[in-house]
Amino acid sequence: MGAPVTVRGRFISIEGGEGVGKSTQIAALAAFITQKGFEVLLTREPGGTEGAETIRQLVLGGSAERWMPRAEALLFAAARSDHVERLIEPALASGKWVISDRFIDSSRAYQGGGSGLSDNDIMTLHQIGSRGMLPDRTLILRLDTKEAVSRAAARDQNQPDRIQGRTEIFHSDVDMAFVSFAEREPRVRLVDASGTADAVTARLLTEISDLLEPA
Ligand SMILES: Nc1ncnc2c1ncn2[C@@H]1O[C@H](COP(=O)(O)OP(=O)(O)OP(=O)(O)O)[C@@H](O)[C@H]1O
Ligand SMILES: Cc1cn([C@H]2C[C@H](O)[C@@H](COP(=O)(O)O)O2)c(=O)[nH]c1=O
Repeated sequence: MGAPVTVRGRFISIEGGEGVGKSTQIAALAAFITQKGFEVLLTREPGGTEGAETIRQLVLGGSAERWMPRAEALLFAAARSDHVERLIEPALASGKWVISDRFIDSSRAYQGGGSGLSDNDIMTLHQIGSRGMLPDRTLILRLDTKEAVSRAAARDQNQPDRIQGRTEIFHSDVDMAFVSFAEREPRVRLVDASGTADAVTARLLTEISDLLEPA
């Protein structure tokens, strides 16, 4: 009799602009997947490991001018490298599902679409840092900007971090970049984030139903 086979877990990233409801929905998705009998690891970017959480403070704190776009992209890629190698890969290898609040598509949308770096440069950094690892499914929550800003402002009492506080044009470019990924890449799905939290969860579950089926 051979050794027991551990089936690799699934990797889902949740993306979108500020305040669209990612954290709220991740908790609901995790509860559903756990109920289906899978072990789920919840994590976030930038962050998830001690080193990456330290980079999070560096890159999201301080003045708006603290980092130029290329340095910012390198910091996100370094945080992601540690996150993938120390947390995400081992969890998937042990059969856990991993749900990450943001992943590589945030770098492509914010440092690419928003700050003007090329997708090629960002993916090159990702190849070096994380061997180009991509999620099995990426769910992008989309919400009218005014509603998202008002949700985030109510939650943060108008204390945005150095990226959240950027111009409306920046955030609109980020949103357009997210949409363009979904148009080109089947793993990426756009999900309407308006309405009640339960209604949004139902839409998200539709987009991962194939992953929950037995192989
Ligand atoms: N469907 C919803 N309807 C109304 N309010 C919501 C809904 N979903 C989340 N919220 C509220 O909106 C705020 C932002 O939600 P949440 O923190 O989940 O968003 P987020 O995308 O993780 O934000 P950020 O990117 O800034 O971390 C929270 O106060 C949350 O309770
Ligand atoms: C991973 C990643 C994140 N960002 C930005 C997006 C947000 O403004 C913050 C993270 O804050 P949140 O409240 O945890 O959503 O960081 C980015 O610009 N590039 C990235 O790769």
